[in-house]
Amino acid sequence: MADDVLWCRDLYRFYRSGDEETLALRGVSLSVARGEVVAVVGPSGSGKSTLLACLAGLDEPDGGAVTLSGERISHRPEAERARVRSRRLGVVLQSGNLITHLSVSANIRLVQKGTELQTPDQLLEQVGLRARAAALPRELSGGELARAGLAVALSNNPDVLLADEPTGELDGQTEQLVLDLIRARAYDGRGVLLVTHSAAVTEIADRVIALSDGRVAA
Ligand SMILES: Nc1ncnc2c1ncn2[C@@H]1O[C@H](COP(=O)(O)OP(=O)(O)OP(=O)(O)O)[C@@H](O)[C@H]1O
Repeated sequence: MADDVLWCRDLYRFYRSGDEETLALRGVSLSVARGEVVAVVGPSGSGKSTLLACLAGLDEPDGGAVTLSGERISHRPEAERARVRSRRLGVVLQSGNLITHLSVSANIRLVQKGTELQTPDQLLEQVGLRARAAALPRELSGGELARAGLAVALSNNPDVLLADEPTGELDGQTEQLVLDLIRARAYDGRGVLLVTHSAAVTEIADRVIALSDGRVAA
């Protein structure tokens, strides 16, 4: 559809270790429209992280296709995937998306690569972290780190925001703050896809997609 900023069709992903083969994705198709928040849920091992990595172009599906704002990201050389990512996509990973030896504002400048749309201070203001611009990631609390990760993911003004458990271990109040920020970014016209186990996260979603054993459950 014209308004879809994220689209995937028939995604397959196999993992082989020794004689063992795992079919982590078995024909997953989905789309996210501009302004929409979609939550992906499912039991441990159902394929959520694999799906997110394939959508982000961080992993290559064995079958199927992924497009971001109409631009294909799957089955292209890594340099081209990186170019599509840097223009179209913001990603918040559970492992953190900040470089540890750089300050929060230096992390933002690194993603922007000189094509600054908003200054680091403006971005940090929006997540309530302007006073912590010079801090290193290890000097931030869990809630501050989650907000800094979001500011970094948004610093290239992406069409699509992907996040793996964006509120991780946060307390209820901080979780709500981060979710309000994410919801507001969708109202700004982005498409958002969140992978989560949290009921609070699914509450802000327009649509919930359940994965089961590598498939979208009916
Ligand atoms: N690098 C890998 N090598 C082999 N198998 C893998 C690899 N990564 C994931 N798998 C397997 O693929 C399946 C899907 O894993 P995935 O991490 O995508 O699930 P998940 O839904 O994100 O789980 P969780 O909620 O526990 O994070 C699982 O059976 C997992 O063991």
